[in-house]
Amino acid sequence: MRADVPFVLGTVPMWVTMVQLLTAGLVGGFCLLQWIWWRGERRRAGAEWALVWSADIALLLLAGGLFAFTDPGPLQDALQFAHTQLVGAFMLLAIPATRAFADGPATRWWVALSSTLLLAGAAAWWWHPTSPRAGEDAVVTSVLVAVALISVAYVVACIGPQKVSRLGTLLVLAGAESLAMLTAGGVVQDESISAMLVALWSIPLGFALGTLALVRLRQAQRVARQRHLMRDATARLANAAWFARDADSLLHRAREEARAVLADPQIEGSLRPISHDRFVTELYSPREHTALERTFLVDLAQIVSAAAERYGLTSRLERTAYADPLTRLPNRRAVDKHLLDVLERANVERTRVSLVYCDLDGFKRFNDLHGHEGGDAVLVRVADHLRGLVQGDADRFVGRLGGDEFVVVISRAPQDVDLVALARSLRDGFVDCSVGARAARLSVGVATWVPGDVVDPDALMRHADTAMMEAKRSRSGFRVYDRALRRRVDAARHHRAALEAAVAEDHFTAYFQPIVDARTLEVLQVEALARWDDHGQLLLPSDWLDVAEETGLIVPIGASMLTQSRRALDRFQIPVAVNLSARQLAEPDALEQIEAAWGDTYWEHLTLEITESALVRTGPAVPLLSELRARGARIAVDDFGTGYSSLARLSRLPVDVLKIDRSFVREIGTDRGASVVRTILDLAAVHGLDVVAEGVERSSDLATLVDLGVRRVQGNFLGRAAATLPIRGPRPGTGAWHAQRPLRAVPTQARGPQTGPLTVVHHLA
Ligand SMILES: Nc1nc2c(ncn2[C@@H]2O[C@H](COP(=O)(O)OP(=O)(O)OP(=O)(O)O)[C@@H](O)[C@H]2O)c(=O)[nH]1
Repeated sequence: MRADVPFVLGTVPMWVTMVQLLTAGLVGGFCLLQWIWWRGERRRAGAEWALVWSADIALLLLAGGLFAFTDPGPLQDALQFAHTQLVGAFMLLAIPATRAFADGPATRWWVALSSTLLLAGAAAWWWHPTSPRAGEDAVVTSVLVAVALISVAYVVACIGPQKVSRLGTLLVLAGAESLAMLTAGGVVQDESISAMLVALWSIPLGFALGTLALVRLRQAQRVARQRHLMRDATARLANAAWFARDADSLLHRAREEARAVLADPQIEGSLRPISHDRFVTELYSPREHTALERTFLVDLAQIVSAAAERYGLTSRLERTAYADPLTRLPNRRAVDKHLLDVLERANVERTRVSLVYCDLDGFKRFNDLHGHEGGDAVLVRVADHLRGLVQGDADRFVGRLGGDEFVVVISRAPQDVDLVALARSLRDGFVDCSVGARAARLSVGVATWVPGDVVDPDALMRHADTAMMEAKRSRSGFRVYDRALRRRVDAARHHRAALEAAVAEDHFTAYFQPIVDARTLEVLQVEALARWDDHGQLLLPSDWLDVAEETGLIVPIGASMLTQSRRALDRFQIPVAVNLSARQLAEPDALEQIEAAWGDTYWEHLTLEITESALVRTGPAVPLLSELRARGARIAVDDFGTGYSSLARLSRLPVDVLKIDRSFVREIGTDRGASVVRTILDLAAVHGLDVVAEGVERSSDLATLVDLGVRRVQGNFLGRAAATLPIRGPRPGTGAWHAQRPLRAVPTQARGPQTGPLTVVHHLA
């Protein structure tokens, strides 16, 4: 009976059944774990077939174990049948599993043949349903043997020509052992031994497959850990790429990361430019690496290449952002940055830093004369000149601030005498006569930061600029910002602030100086003179006029004088003369401002005095003066004779009065002084202008002026400027005052040579 039915389950000791069930549980549980662990992921074919194979073994052992607990009958038959089929399936599965492990020949025909045989065996069992042991007959046995032979043949064909790994060897040996036990179970005559062998034959292969799965699990864990490390290293390098400044240091970092993660100290790296701003990076090692590791190295290399390209682009952008396109010198931003760096370093090293500020004189005019291109050419020559001066000296840095302004920053600056020599050589070294007749010159200012000063690049720049401005103003060509200049600048700043406050608080008062008839000494007119009431001290225009002109504060001061003069007209009932500055004339809405200050009536009692130099400078103001004149105001040329107005131009200017400057009146006793006054009188006669002599201080001067034919005079001898005037006539506010207005025009002979005394026709006179 045993010889006919070699693979049937038989009666075995309880411990064998326990071993069967325990192993079934172990292998089955392990399969379940693997399945749960893999869920949703694709695994290698070998691992998947190994799982199916293990599941088959677990079921096989389970069927065998349960068999021991059943009595003969349909259930036992079913278990027997299942066991037989699972044995068949085990044989069959050996074919695709071996192929998956060993990559052998195609399995299609092998599987078809084995499957057909197994189906035939199952059919044989089916056709003998009445016999409970029908499946155990020789047909089934033959089928199983045949399928086993086919599987063994495939395995031999598959792994025969190959070098088998240690795990593969373990599997082959375990498979051979299992097959040997199964074969022995069919051959051994002793029924109990045979049953034990049939019960336990699949255990060696089950354990081998379990070992294989465990090894795979460890491998997968190692790979997962390595992936994790690689991901971290890649992220670290990507972050570092944002902070690194150059590609070489980043490449070094990438190499260190790769060496640490792959535990390969032989890894090296290279970074090569392949075109403009394009790079290729390689990380390589003589050691063989897995595909995953190679991908990791490529990822690191790509980060380095991308960063190198970005650095190249950024540095190009920075070069553009920090360079002046015309002269290719560092621009203002670069100078600011450099100056701050240098000052901070000097603060630590306790060294001096000097800033040399250079500005072309009259460059605007140069541009106007020679065009922008001519101007550009000069700027480039200045840049070359300065560049030549600092070449090879690491402590000197030259830059262009903009327009015609250049600076040289000198770290570890020398002593003041050397700085003066440097400033002088900068000034004298650049005399550009290449375009036009007038040479372009540089004005140079030098300021120095010394240890202990506050680190303030703006202040240093301001001081150097101030020194340069002073050099320009004084026409000395160069100037060092020293204590004296600092004191002057501070004083000027305070003065300016006080002037601003005085204007805001309306501390300017009009004082009136009479202009009288030289013969009768009758007051014909008064001139409003501005006085600054500086906390009880009266300041004359000579104390503040320059600052007021420079700051533009002369505009509100002038407007205030007009307003006060208008009030004085009402109060004193006498024509007034008011000074008008060039700045006022240059205001875009000058006419509106004058109207707002004066009002729109009594223009005929207003004389506007403009200095000769202002008149020359403000040629475009001629239409404005004509407009004012059309309203009835008279225009007087103040300080006449001191400017350079061409006498021929006088006839074309809208002028009514010439005021002879006090310098000529002072010299009236001399032949030269008398002849100048005579010339002015002749000129005025030719052009039909009135004449007023200013600055009459002595009676002899008055007598001479009268002799020369001057009809109107003004000066301290004839009346000092005062806030009020002893004027004849009613006081404002009395009933008669309004009734008697307005004054009639003065003078009565507005044009033509002065043949008779000019008279003020005053209603009350
Ligand atoms: N050709 C040229 N001119 C420029 C450039 N940048 C600015 N400018 C002109 O340079 C002139 C600078 O004038 P300023 O320095 O203010 O005046 P300036 O005539 O030199 O007067 P001072 O400095 O008081 O002597 C302006 O007219 C600008 O229009 C440039 O790149 N090329």
